[in-house]
Amino acid sequence: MSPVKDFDVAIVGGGIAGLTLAIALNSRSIPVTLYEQARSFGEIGAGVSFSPNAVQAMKVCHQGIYEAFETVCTRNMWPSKEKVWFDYVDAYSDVMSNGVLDTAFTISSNLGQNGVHRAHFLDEAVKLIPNQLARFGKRLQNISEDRNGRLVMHFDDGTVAEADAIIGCDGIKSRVRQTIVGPDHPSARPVYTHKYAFRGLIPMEDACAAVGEERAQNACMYMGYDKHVLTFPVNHGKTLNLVAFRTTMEDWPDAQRLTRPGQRDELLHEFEDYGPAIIKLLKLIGPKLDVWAIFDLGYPVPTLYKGRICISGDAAHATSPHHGAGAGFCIEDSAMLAELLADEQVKSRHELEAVFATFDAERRSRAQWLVDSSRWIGDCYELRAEGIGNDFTKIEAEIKERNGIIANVNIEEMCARAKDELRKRLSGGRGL
Ligand SMILES: Cc1cc2nc3c(=O)[nH]c(=O)nc-3n(C[C@H](O)[C@H](O)[C@H](O)COP(=O)(O)OP(=O)(O)OC[C@H]3O[C@@H](n4cnc5c(N)ncnc54)[C@H](O)[C@@H]3O)c2cc1C
Repeated sequence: MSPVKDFDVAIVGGGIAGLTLAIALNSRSIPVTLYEQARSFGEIGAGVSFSPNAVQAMKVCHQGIYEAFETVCTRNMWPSKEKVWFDYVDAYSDVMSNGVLDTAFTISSNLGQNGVHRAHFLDEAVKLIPNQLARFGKRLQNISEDRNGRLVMHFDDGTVAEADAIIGCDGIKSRVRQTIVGPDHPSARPVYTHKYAFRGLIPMEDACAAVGEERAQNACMYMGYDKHVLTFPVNHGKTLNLVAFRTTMEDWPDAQRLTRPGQRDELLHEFEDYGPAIIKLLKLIGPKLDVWAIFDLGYPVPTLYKGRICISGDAAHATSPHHGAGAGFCIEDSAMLAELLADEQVKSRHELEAVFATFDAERRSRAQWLVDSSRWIGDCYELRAEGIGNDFTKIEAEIKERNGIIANVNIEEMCARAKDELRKRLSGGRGL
């Protein structure tokens, strides 16, 4: 355990990025307070899956996060599909074997598919930090610095709080990012990817009746022109998580609101050319649902920090969800920030800028690659990527190569390398 530090850290935002970072810092005896605008920690009732890099990062943050994940994690339900990430299916194919749509190709990973119900994962993770560490109902408006060099957070309830460092984990519309890059910089605002998604949870029994047990109980991606549907089991196999994506040329009506109310009939109309089994599945979603605009940080942030203010998670690199890796990268960020801040050479506020400069140097290009690659791979799933089209062999190759970049990493080594870089900076070998 590192000695108590002569500085304190404020985290703004209590989603996956903020919460995992708070747990990781607290467990390393780094004084930390988390400020969240909502009245409590909360996640939506949808699924999220984690790739092997994310699971490694959980362990670096805190073994308890990994255990929380294991407690709520649902894998493919068939032992023969243990290592399968997704079976990819041609949504228009009527080639069936034993009443199940044939697989076009399969993508595997050493951990297969790991789906968790977001709210359940969060409920488990929250148990790892003391209540008094979080302050709720605190919506950050802006940041100033007082005469003693303390950073002052101004919240919209009129209150203020101080810290030596502020880490913005405040999501895609991050206020902290705006503070760093300036409100008029193009990266201050997220960009519409011209895709939107319908999300639903379906009782597994009904899903099996629609598409058969093999498809419902194991992760599956149904590829179509300008659209795709993905499903994987969550809630220990009792529920099927479904996300149906659509590409559009139209703009999203209101960039302030990333969801709009939708109807199942709209979904059924947009996917009416899909095969009958998939249509049956879509009909199982409730009549009213939310439509999610897929925004990302398509205009890259030029830096992840300014002085002792830094951004992490979606605030730094919000991505479209097509690699299923955005949350995993949030946890990678938390692991690295925690390891850097815990370094024994980081003792006082004077070393904090070097920590954030190192984080920026080590994380920004990997994170930005994910944003770009996710857009590309989403188009591959929708048979519309340039030079790839509907050639399944090429699509498979693209997914394998890119998933490898995401998953075939050693997070402990990544953090160790970053610490070496930090020490070089601190010893004057690298400028800020
Ligand atoms: C449809 C979809 C599917 C996805 N599927 C996957 C997947 O399978 N696997 C995966 O790894 N990733 C997935 N992702 C990405 C993943 O959901 C995100 O990367 C991750 O949840 C971001 O976490 P975060 O903590 O950075 O941000 P958020 O979850 O957005 O949390 C930000 C927090 O900050 C708070 N906040 C915001 N502003 C302020 C303020 N001014 N003051 C105080 N608090 C504030 C918010 O209330 C919120 O609690 C998916 C995303 C989408 C849209």
